[in-house]
Amino acid sequence: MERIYLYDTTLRDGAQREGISFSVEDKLRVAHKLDDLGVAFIEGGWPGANPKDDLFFERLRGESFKHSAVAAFCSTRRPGLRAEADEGLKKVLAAGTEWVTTFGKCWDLHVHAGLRTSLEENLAMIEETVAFLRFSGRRVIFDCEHWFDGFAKNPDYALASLQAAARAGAEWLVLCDTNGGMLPKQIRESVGAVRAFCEAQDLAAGLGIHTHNDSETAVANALAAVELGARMVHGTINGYGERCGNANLCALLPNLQLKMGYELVSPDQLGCLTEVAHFVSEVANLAPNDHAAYVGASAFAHKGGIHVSAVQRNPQTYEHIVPESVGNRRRILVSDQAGLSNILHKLADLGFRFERHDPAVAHILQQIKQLEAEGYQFEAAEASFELLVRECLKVREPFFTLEGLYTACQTFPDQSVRSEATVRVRVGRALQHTAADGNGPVSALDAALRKALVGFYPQVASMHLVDYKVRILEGNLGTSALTRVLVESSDGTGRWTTIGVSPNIIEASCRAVIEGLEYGLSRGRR
Ligand SMILES: CC(=O)SCCNC(=O)CCNC(=O)[C@H](O)C(C)(C)COP(=O)(O)OP(=O)(O)OC[C@H]1O[C@@H](n2cnc3c(N)ncnc32)[C@H](O)[C@@H]1OP(=O)(O)O
Ligand SMILES: CC(=O)C(=O)O
Repeated sequence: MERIYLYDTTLRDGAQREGISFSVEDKLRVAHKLDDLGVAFIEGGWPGANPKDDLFFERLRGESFKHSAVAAFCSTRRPGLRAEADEGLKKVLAAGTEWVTTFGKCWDLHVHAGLRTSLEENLAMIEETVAFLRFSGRRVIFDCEHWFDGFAKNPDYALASLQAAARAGAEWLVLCDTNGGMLPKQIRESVGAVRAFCEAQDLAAGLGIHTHNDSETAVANALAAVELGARMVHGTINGYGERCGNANLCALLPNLQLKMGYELVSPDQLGCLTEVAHFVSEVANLAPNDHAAYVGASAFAHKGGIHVSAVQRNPQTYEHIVPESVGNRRRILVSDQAGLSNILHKLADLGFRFERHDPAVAHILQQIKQLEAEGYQFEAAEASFELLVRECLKVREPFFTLEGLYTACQTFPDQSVRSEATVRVRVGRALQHTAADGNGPVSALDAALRKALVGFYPQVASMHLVDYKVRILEGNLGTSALTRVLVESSDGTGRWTTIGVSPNIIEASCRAVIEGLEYGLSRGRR
């Protein structure tokens, strides 16, 4: 089977996504991760466009890569200039990469409206830029910007621009759906026509595809192009990119490798894909998309009882691939959509072995369904689920009991607000009465509880709240609405989430905080 070259543009087109700003250090870390993943090309940035990209290419000189070539990106020369005199091209050469990707206009609309030059001059810009880069010892990838729109509106001109790049020595002609408006049928027709043209004209360059996701078809379009002969595929990790993003490499790669049979990276490298996706979202400071295909936390999460029952008998019933082949894992969720199979699975995870028809299992399931009807959501609060299981099985440890709680908020003349909480907590026979303040009633309550408990359980000192989420259920009821609070806690070695539900936000928070502490103590004991 012919080789497909994976071309990652996370560091260039991905950086054009609203909300992303990579530092030079970030770019280097991502580049090495992509190299480990085994992509053939990494588009590192546009030398001359900004100081960070200049520095990135400077720093690159001291770095070595095992699998990837790093390409510098640039436009064709400016109209009316010689390529040798173009400052942008000088900077690209100074970056010192073996490969340069240059983009040129293939849609006559852009030549008139964007560049404001003649059609002939644009063809000269393309040909002279590629020739200059080749003369300067670079290998050239030509991005045919707006290829598909251009080909639809003025096919002769689009083909002439592509031919100009090929004639001057571009090794790859990458057809770009720059506006992301195409559907797979249009991609197929256009790529088929280009391929026939290249064969008829004896153009040696390989064909590539670069798609944007404005119609949610970027991945499908890239795959359609591969079916028709594209051998270089552009994309970004997590689909980051200008506007709605680029083709998502985290879907493209496994689709090409596991479904279409191309070997782009080794099975071990493919097994790192989920880690790479999370690493890049962490570096980009964006929350990972839990529902992303292949690499999302929910990609192999089974919630419906029917699904769980079948997956346990044969995973193929509800999984299109083996999750571990992309470094992901199966998860079983517990909710009011669960059946006995979900509960049995979770019980086994917690170390409890039960027969399917044991009344204890049905009792836990019935409790879950009842509490979810009252506003609880256990799939998001696995620690509270575990405490509920222990309660139902009568093995929940009574670390402490809250016998009283008082909170107050006070506003000061300088508009600042302080809160105070007083708690009465029983540990065995001892009764602790403590108070603490905080910047809100929940932090004051949390501080007062810890203060009461730390003498009995020193490990409480290492526990802290890391996240606090509130959701109002049935908001149409106004102040009588139910409040659901999720609290994430940590002890420095792990994190867990607990839940509280009540019409009173303090009570809901209190339940979640108490369960957070209780779970932390039981975790420490185990
Ligand atoms: C489809 C894509 O994603 S292409 C990549 C887009 N990415 C970016 O634009 C990010 C980096 N860009 C930048 O830092 C800046 O835009 C720069 C440094 C490239 C240019 O900055 P400026 O010189 O200030 O120009 P500005 O951004 O206002 O306008 C773009 C210029 O590029 C020209 N241009 C656009 N495409 C091309 C091309 N293929 N070949 C030559 N020139 C081009 C435009 O005609 C315009 O020049 P003009 O104002 O002289 O007519
Ligand atoms: C080159 C490029 O990023 C595009 O045409 O979308």
